[in-house]
This record gives sequence, C-alpha cells and structure tokens, in this order.
Amino acid sequence: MTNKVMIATKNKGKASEFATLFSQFGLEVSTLLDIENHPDIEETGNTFEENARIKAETLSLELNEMVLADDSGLIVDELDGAPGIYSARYAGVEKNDEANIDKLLYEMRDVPENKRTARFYCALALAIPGEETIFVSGKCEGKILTERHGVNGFGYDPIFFASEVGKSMAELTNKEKNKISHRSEALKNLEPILRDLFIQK
Ligand SMILES: O=c1nc[nH]c2c1ncn2[C@H]1C[C@H](O)[C@@H](COP(=O)(O)OP(=O)(O)OP(=O)(O)O)O1
Ligand SMILES: [Mg+2]
Repeated sequence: MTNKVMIATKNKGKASEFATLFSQFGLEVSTLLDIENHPDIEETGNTFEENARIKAETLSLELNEMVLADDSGLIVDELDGAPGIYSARYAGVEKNDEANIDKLLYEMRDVPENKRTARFYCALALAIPGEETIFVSGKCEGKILTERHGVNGFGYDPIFFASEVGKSMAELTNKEKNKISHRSEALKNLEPILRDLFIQK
C-alpha cells in the first residue's frame, strides 16, 4: 500500500487542512488540483453523504484506487438548515466565498444573537475498489457573526464563531482549527479504518 491518499476535492482550503491532518499518520495527500484539467465532479445528491459518495466513487472508478471525498457545509438553524448542501453555491455563483458570506450576512441581518446558532458539518466517504464505500461524519457548533473576523481558513470561516474556543474560525491557525473542526472530527472517526488499511504488513 502506498503512503498517499487521493482526495477528490478541488478546494485548496480543504486540501491544506487534509495535508496537515494526514501528516500525523505519516501520510501524504494528492487532490484533483494535482490532476491537470480534471473536470468538476457534479454534486447531484440530496445529502452531504450522497455528494461525498459521488465524488469519492467517481474518482475511485476512474483511477482504480482508494479515494476519499469530503462534502461539507454550514447549517444555520434560523434558516431551516440553509445553506446546507448548497453552501458552495449559496450566492448563485459556484464557490465564491465572499459572495456567499455577503448573502448569509444579509439573510441573517435581523436575527438576534441568541437565534444565530449554526454548525459546520462534514461527511467523508472512502471509496475502495471492489468494496462498499465507508462513511463517517463530524460537526462543529457555533454562531453566525454579524461581520467578518480574521483572515485565516476559507469559506465561511470569517463569520463562524466557534463556541468551543470563543473565536471566529478565521482567527484560528490551521493547527488550532484542526483541533476542533467538523473535518478533523470526521477524520478521527475514520482513523481506525485508515490504520487497518495502512498498517505495515
Ligand atoms: O471548514 C470550513 N470552513 C469554512 N467553510 C467551510 C468549511 N467546510 C466547508 N465549508 C463551506 C465551503 C463551501 O462553501 C462549502 C463546501 O462545499 P463542498 O462542495 O463540500 O466543497 P467545495 O465545492 O468547495 O470543494 P470540493 O467539492 O471540490 O471538495 O462549505
Ligand atoms: Mg463542491
């Protein structure tokens, strides 16, 4: 077994977090960003898990190797769970973080502090050729801020107040975020499976 994990993502923020997280296991990561001109894999599912499955299995079939995929997003209680699986395209244009934040701040403009609860959710799918795809998930509880704080991270991080640390996600270093994030919690749940797969035999 190689010491590389292929991740079906084009998101640089995720790629960087996974690189740090997997380095703890002595594993390196590659992503769709390393494959020249790879087309986007369309997310046609109705749940985070379905979309993670589509991304992982599509690339796994194409490469005939094990592939991990992450489908994640922000769930806002006052907005009945929106933007949810549509987080990346909330403002209409695909993957425009600034426009997505602006839209969310606008939708939440009249919502008082005690009703601004939200959570990040991450579904991971691990597709292995010839085997059933494995799913794990993680979440991170917080609140939607009324303006941007911090410059680190990606996506909605500047307006997500992480309750556990009392700061916005974008005020955390990559290492600090990895201690509390939905993504790291999901990966912790995958750890025993990864150990089995990568154990030296
Ligand atoms: O830790 C996070 N901190 C801030 N924002 C986050 C985080 N995790 C997910 N998010 C947001 C970004 C994007 O608006 C959506 C993910 O959408 P999602 O389809 O899973 O990822 P994506 O399209 O950016 O990359 P890809 O599908 O190639 O993995 O949720
Ligand atoms: Mg996506």
